[in-house]
Amino acid sequence: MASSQLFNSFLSYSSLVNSHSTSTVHHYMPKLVIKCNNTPIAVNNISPPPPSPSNINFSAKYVPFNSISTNTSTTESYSLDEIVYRSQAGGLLDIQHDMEALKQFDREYWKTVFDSRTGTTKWPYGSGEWSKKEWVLPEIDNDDIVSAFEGNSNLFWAERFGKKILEMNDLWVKHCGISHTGSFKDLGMTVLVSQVNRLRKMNVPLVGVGCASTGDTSAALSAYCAAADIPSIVFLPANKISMAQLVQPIANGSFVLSIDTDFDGCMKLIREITSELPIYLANSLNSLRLEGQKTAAIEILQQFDWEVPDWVIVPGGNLGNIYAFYKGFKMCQELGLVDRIPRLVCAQATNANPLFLYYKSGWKEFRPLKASTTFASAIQIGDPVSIDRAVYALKNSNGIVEEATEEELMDAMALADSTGMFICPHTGVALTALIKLRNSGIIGSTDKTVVVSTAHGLKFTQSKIDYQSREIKDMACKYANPPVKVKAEFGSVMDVLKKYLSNTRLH
Ligand SMILES: Cc1ncc(COP(=O)(O)O)c(C=O)c1O
Ligand SMILES: N[C@@H](CCOP(=O)(O)O)C(=O)O
Repeated sequence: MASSQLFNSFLSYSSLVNSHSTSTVHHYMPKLVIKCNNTPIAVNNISPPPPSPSNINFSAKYVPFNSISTNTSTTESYSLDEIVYRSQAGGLLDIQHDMEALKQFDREYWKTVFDSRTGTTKWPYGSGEWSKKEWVLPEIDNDDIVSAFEGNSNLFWAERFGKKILEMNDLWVKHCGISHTGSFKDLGMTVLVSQVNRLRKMNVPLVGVGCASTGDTSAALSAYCAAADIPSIVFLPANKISMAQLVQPIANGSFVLSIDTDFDGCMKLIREITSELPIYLANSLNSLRLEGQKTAAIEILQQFDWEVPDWVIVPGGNLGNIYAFYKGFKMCQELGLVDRIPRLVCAQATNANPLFLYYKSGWKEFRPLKASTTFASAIQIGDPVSIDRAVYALKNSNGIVEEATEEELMDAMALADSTGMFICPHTGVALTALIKLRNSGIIGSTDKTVVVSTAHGLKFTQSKIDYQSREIKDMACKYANPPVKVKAEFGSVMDVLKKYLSNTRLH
């Protein structure tokens, strides 16, 4: 029986005036106190943070992204309680925090606050993301937050992959796919849906929330909306997302439209629809999403005890996430928690590489393209909405853009899996970028390097099955490990085992 058969048998509107709620830092670190000569001594490693001055209110607002990227002052700004996705000139928006208020507290204060909340169950700070609430959405009431305690994702040492494949001893994987719905999108969606929850409580006439998706944004949107009993509507390109991704919004009760176009077509439609109907736009064009996603960068620094990695490699599609990482790192630098930021690498599939081509042209001319089918299906995007944000992030981090062919990304995924990971094809794209930059000597053997794994491998099992079955046309699938069919009798099992063991190293 062909190995593929074996596998088959395993399968079968309106603007509102902001009613600013005040938000100050609270301390929830449970303090263990012992008494020595009747003098209380706090025995936690971390001393309790100083009380926050009651007159400091943290706040954030929308401003034109252009004013950030060109460092120009502007009077144009919007409350986060307004429904606005674009600047007056039609450009992107960004969220600007009151940095002066945040700076009233020194770096040790913030480190202590973040550390004290990590791993607790105290609402909402048990979420890795909301543990940094003052830096994310400072004015929201805790009762309005919709959270599945996302964040706090693994940052693990990829020792064997690093040493065996790349002669690297400081390679790490930030596994953002170990999350509520299996991708980093949860980080952005908890913020966006929380804000919608707040708006609905303020009687803003929003009937629901909508997105276009390659599968992960829709999964996250539907789960968070379902948790808050908010209707969600998702536009999916027909036959272009994995089964595991498709079933998520269906199970969570979204209104699912399967549309005969690609992601870019769905994105165009949802933008038009959300400008006509009171449906809130949940794609990363909406800068609220990036406020959540930036916490993955802050978390990496926190997990390294505020030591800055040399490189962070992120797979890119609609290109919000690469900017979110930049923003998180930059905020830590501006608030003095670190003194530099890592160099960022954005990795694209060759079949969907508009940013790579733009980079290779020396940033001369950006040309949207029609993305071709790729195993990295969640980044099959030819006209990314956050192109300007991505360029800014890369230019300001001395960044690099790389690309991966289908064979390269699938081989990288299989190699990583063979060292004990179980990554998604998009992480295969990021690993390909790493392999290329390492082989060319740009990334050194001792460079502290983080590869961002953006989704769980279990969402993309079909691509792994195709590869492991050597079922992919024009692909050698050189790291495939298909199962062996054997008769149910002792002698046959012994024969195949002896053959296997004769090729296996003994330690
Ligand atoms: C698994 C996965 N990786 C990477 C990306 C790329 O992120 P971004 O669109 O923010 O560039 C996406 C979505 O686009 C995704 O779903
Ligand atoms: N990969 C994304 C594509 C849409 O990106 P977004 O960040 O703008 O929502 C998805 O999973 O849909």
